[in-house]
Amino acid sequence: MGHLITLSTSLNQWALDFQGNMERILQSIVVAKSRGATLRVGPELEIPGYGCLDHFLEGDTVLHSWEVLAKLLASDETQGIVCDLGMPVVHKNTIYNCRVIIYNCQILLIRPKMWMANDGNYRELRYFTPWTKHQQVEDHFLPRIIQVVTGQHKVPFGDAVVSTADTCFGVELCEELFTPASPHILMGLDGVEIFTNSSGSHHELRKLYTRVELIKEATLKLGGVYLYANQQGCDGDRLYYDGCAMIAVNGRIVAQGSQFSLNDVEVVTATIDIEDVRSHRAKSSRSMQAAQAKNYPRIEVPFALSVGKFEEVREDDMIGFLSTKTMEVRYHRPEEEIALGPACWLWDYLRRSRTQGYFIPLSGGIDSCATAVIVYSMCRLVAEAARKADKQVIIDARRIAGEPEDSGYIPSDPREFAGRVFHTCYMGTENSSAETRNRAKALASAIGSYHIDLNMDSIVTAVRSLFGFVTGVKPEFRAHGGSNAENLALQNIQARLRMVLAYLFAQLLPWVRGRVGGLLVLGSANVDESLRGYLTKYDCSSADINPIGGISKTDLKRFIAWAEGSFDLPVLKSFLDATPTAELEPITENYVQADEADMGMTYDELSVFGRLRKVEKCGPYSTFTKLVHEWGGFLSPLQIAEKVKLFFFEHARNRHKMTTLTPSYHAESYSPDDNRFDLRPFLYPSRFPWQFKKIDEVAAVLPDRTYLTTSGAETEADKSGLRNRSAKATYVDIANPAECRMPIETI
Ligand SMILES: Nc1ncnc2c1ncn2[C@@H]1O[C@H](COP(=O)(O)OP(=O)(O)OC[C@H]2O[C@@H]([n+]3cccc(C(=O)O)c3)[C@H](O)[C@@H]2O)[C@@H](O)[C@H]1O
Ligand SMILES: Nc1ncnc2c1ncn2[C@@H]1O[C@H](COP(=O)(O)OP(=O)(O)OP(=O)(O)O)[C@@H](O)[C@H]1O
Ligand SMILES: NC(=O)CC[C@H](N)C(=O)O
Repeated sequence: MGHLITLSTSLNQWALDFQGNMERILQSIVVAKSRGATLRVGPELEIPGYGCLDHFLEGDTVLHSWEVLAKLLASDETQGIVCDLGMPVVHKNTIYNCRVIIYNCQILLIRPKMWMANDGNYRELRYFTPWTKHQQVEDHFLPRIIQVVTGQHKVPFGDAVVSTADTCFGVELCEELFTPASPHILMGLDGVEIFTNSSGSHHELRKLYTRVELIKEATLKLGGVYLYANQQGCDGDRLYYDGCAMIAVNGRIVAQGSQFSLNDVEVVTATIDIEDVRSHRAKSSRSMQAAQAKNYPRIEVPFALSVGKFEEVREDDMIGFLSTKTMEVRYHRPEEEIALGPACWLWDYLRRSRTQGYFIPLSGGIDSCATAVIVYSMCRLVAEAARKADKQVIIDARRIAGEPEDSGYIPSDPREFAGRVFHTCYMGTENSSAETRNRAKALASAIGSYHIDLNMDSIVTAVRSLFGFVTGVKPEFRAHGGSNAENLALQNIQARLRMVLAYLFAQLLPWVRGRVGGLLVLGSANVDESLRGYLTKYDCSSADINPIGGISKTDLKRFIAWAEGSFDLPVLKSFLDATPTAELEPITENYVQADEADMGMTYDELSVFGRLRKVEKCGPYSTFTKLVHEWGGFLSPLQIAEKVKLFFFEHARNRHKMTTLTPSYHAESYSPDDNRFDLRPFLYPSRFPWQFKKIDEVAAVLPDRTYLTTSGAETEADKSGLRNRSAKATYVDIANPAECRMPIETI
């Protein structure tokens, strides 16, 4: 036998919160020891927090990290257990993203990251240099604050592995797992049996599958134990790190932590038999490759991680000798991911910003409804944690709810807690309908929010009159004979005034309720609307934070349908059945404003454009050619060309709005956010004459492959449901101004 208890952690670290981060690290080590673990692995850069971003370039961040490490080395808690810790280290004037392996007040090895995460939200190359001297080590001369604690003057720094009396372990750092030539392959062939992976990996809908597959695959062919640790929570910006610490053995997951939780510290443990790795590796073909493997520098240490084969075993130790069984990996449905990820993020944001709650303008439409249900989901998580007597959650909840620390208040009822921290407001005008007003009210009542229902016509009229008084002309709605420009301006006044009111109420509602502090204003523009620019700049789309800004309308609708049953909120059905409308124009006998008709495309189509634009990095022409393949069964090349041109025109001319998008929870592999993610210009030649001409030329000669039948026979497109999906749109022919609500030629 060679059994050992291993342990991975999820820590809710916060960028630059050195004190809190250290306490959470220590707590995880205390738990690790109480479970008999001999090896503890923590998240990437756990000492300063992963999301310090440009602060990694400051000497202070490195200094304070060493200070924390000195305290950890000197602490009683870290004695008798190998701890794999993360921090930035400056080696020969160059900053590296490192793991520091410590044992009994000694640094065994500093292992710098070799392959950096540098796509999407990740910009590690901006702060760190990759270690390129593979399978080599150098001396690292320690700062004096460490020397006095460990008595060491220098320690090995580089790509080495640690050889204990019983096994050998090596480090793989987050992105290194995602690369085609991952270090675990060479380490495994060279006899490394345990791999640690410390990650700063963020949540995206449906991403866990990739991570789990990579972890399983890492040890399936190769054999080995994989210890995956990750940060969890909002550590200071748009990302939510989704924990899910895991332990895998020979391609099987044996332990998995939560993906979404309000826990500050979570550990997963597993009892492993190293002999299982050895027998898995006893294959001739693997041995042939292993025999040729290049030797890793080994840091030799005299202690063992496991209880040896020949050691005497006490009866009460026997439990540790039962290897942990394979488990079924738990995946959340995307709807649940929407309910839980942004809810945990909102909780961290609320407690860490030390504000008193949230405020949202509630329109009776899907988007603000989804945002409100996510806040309700946050209240449910708080209530669940409070019922389990989670001390930190109760302390935070009391402070946020304005209760004294020793009040005895337990937020165990989500609706009651929502009534204290969540504020909703319907802001009606003469264009609002009784349906939207009632829906907003019914939702507020179902989730328990503190709801206000107001009419704002007096201020809309005041602004309109002021304009008339100053200029001598009064703008009119199109329904009353006004031009497109007048019509738009009158809509935008209403929308923008709502934003002004939102901030007023958010600032003063706690005061009205006899409390101190202010509320955070939530925005609720979804990713599709932002991409298309279908929003008024600086209206309610401008807020403090937005939990749904990275989520598509299609996913939000699925989420609401799921929440109707799972959260027991029957009122949600009425939101699903309603046609999305802005209610900014007068309703007349033959005109009701409807978003999809207004935009000239469906939300489903917008999601496709979003994917092609961001994920597949397609310009207008390649979007067109891809869509001819995707949609060619039910739309002619000419129809597709018109849609592509309309999308790119609207996207380009509205891109300036994306420079002011409210910081949003990053939930997809693309985001229109100009400040962090989508680094593109915002002044475009939006009629794209060169690109559109090429699309027109190709569309004109491509055969029409639509199988539209007049006989009513079912076509391939019907069978796949694609035609229905597309047919929901009111297609706008941008070459035909009469059909277009905002013809390009006139803008
Ligand atoms: N290139 C450029 N760079 C920087 N800024 C630029 C700009 N071009 C215009 N601007 C500025 O932007 C302004 C125009 O933008 P903005 O004021 O937002 O107005 P605009 O985009 O013209 O109109 C708002 C649009 O959003 C729709 N909307 C509004 C509210 C709710 C809903 C809904 O149902 O969800 C839809 C509405 O139907 C309309 O299509 C200009 O007046 C100018 O100040
Ligand atoms: N009558 C209203 N009362 C309160 N807030 C409103 C009202 N109308 C709009 N808002 C706010 O402005 C945001 C944008 O309004 P818009 O009409 O564009 O709706 P939307 O983006 O389709 O969202 P929703 O689906 O929530 O209506 C809404 O999400 C909401 O926060
Ligand atoms: N911190 C990292 O190396 C992140 C790596 C990886 N792309 C992820 O999202 O998990």
